[in-house]
Amino acid sequence: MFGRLAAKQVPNKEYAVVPGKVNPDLQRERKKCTFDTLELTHFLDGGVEKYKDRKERENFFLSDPELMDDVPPELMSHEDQYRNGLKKACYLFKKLKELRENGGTIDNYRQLLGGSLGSAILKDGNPLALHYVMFIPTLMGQGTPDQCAYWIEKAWDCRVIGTYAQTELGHGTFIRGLETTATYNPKTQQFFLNSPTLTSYKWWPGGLGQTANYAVVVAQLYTKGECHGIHPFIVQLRDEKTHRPMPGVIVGEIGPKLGMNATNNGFLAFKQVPIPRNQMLMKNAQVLPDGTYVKSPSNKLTYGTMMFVRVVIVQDMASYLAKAVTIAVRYSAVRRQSEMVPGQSEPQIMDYLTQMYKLFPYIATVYALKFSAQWLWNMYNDVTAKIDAGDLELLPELHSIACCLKAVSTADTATAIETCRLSCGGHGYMACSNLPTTYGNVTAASTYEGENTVMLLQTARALMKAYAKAQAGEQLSPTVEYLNRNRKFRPWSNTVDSIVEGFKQIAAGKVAACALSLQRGVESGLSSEEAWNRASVQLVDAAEAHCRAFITDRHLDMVRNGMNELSPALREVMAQLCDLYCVFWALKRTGDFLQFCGIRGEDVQNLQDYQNELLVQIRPNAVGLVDSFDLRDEIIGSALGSYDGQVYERLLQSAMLSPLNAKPVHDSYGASLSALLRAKY
Ligand SMILES: CC(C)(COP(=O)(O)OP(=O)(O)OC[C@H]1O[C@@H](n2cnc3c(N)ncnc32)[C@H](O)[C@@H]1OP(=O)(O)O)[C@@H](O)C(=O)NCCC(=O)NCCSC(=O)CCCC(=O)O
Ligand SMILES: Cc1cc2nc3c(=O)[nH]c(=O)nc-3n(C[C@H](O)[C@H](O)[C@H](O)COP(=O)(O)OP(=O)(O)OC[C@H]3O[C@@H](n4cnc5c(N)ncnc54)[C@H](O)[C@@H]3O)c2cc1C
Repeated sequence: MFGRLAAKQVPNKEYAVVPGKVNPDLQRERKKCTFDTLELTHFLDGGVEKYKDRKERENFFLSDPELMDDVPPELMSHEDQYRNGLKKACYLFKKLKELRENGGTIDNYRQLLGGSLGSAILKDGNPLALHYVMFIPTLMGQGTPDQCAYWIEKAWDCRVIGTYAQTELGHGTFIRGLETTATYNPKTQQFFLNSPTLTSYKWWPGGLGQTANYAVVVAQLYTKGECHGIHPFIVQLRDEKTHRPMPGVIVGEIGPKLGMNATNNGFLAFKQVPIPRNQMLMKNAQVLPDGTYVKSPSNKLTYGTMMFVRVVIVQDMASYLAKAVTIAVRYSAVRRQSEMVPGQSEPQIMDYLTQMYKLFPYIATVYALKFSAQWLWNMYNDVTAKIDAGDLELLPELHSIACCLKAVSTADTATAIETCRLSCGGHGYMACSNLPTTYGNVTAASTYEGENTVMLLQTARALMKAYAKAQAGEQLSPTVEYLNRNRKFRPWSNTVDSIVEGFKQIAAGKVAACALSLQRGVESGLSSEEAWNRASVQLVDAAEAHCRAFITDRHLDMVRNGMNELSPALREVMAQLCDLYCVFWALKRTGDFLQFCGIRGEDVQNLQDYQNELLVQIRPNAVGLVDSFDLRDEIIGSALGSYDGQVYERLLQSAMLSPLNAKPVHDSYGASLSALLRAKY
């Protein structure tokens, strides 16, 4: 991946990367592993068949030189990043079409867009991502059968390229406050799209800048002089032949960002742009030819695509984290620094307990997130099937758990990747470590698809309702069953079961405390909204605690009940990781455990000892564990994390790619430095 150019330029030949040569420390680590890494890889893939499929798919894409970069994107201008990203994205989707003709599914597309395969090919974003992540899913989820028949085929074949244009300059979170209007005229049977203010400019949609020629635009629907709230419309933005913006369409790109610089995020405004009536997506609500409005069974169904993407994000976070932690663990096995015992040779940095503490809980987090994501994906599929059959009962439950898992998974992963970067010392700061780009991709997810605090407040809202139900002795849905007021909490014992139980007690305690704060607020004369705002720091905290209880419960349940077919050696390691995840978070929340679970100072000390013990137990398997993620070097994309551990050789090689090294004396010497050196002051 570091290009042909480089090999020529490494100053000393003996420091060049040697194919097939593996760092001896990594070799030793691999020998120490106590379990079969291939068995774990198969488990992660969901069986041998799926493993083979993945390998084949990776080979299909990653062995194609057209899809690999000669020059890393970070050395390109903003414009070239887009040019390069689009070229590869177009080529990639041609290949995807081939795959689809051989029976591929939407899953193939998703796998190409998340943290692994897709990020190997399009490291800093994909200008066609929104087409697949949101445009097509919105057509599928919100279109009538006729609309689906007409649009989906075109979209699959990339005869139209779309995006999802919802957020505006003035509003991203509060979508009821969007200002773009779609006004129906029964005489012409058209909607007219208009942007009445600067703050109504659409802002952010991926691929909107110069790529998409269509968009799902979310706008306030007006018919017969009345506003019916936000609805989705298919709007043509650019001419299908010339790609010039359509009359009345103002469109462009928003400029460089912290990351995702090839995604071509754009702005968009309309000056009374007409679209035919049948381009309002009408699966849920409709406007009849005479302008009569027919209501949706629930106005929240318009939010369906966001729900879908939130569910997918949790899976993507596990993939990004697997990549970051692989880089940091392999590097920590190769890197030697300081003297642990004076006079003795420098240890691998992974032998420092503090380093183990930085990394191993995040190996465990990959599993914790993966198991929760799997559960959420299954629930999403069950609930959407029920909704299609007219049963909306489980929608609030799905919304509530998707919101908090989206928030907690993105926030935890961003922290984890930054910790991985720091754990690599100075070299982690290099772009060629791939940790900065990976962080840039992941931290964006804390904001997009529902800002994290806002998402946690949505969960808190559901928790408050569940608490009221619990108090009234009503039946509770499974994820909040622990709020049941007749439930007997088990007393503390120094076990992982007790920790998982403890998280439920903490969540229940925090939920009850929030309810009390809200009640007190109202009793003191505040309106319910003011009381809500006054309690919102606590409410966010309660939602996070609820989510942690869910994640630990899922993780333990998988280790206890979902791994029966695994060998005892592997099961033991999986149990250690689950215990570590639970203990790590218990210690981060010691105050909560003291407050809500009746533990004592000596119990905290026991937890601390147990955490240390687990870190030491996991140490010999650390490299084996990250090897089991089975991420190809093209996916890792890092000088620090490749399978062979030729870290220093790759750092030097990648430095040689800098255009500043092309000539012995850079042009800027003549342009400015020489004058400074000769000046007499
Ligand atoms: C924050 C809310 C949820 C607030 O909505 P609201 O209509 O003002 O609601 P409210 O009066 O507070 O009442 C909430 C009520 O609406 C329900 N609800 C909210 N969302 C959903 C849902 N998805 N499914 C099912 N139910 C939903 C809630 O449960 C509440 O129900 P309740 O009143 O308690 O019975 C909403 O506005 C929202 O979702 N904002 C976030 C916007 C967002 O996610 N934008 C994404 C843009 S696309 C993007 O970022 C793409 C990036 C992708 C990439 O680059 O890869
Ligand atoms: C990389 C990237 C890609 C994106 N892609 C798309 C896309 O393709 N299509 C699209 O339509 N949009 C897209 N977005 C927009 C994204 O969905 C919004 O940025 C997001 O929903 C947050 O909205 P906002 O920016 O208005 O933040 P704001 O809502 O203004 O948030 C700012 C602060 O206000 C706080 N806040 C807001 N409301 C509340 C509240 N009710 N209670 C408490 N605190 C509150 C937040 O917690 C936050 O701290 C993208 C954004 C990014 C960063």
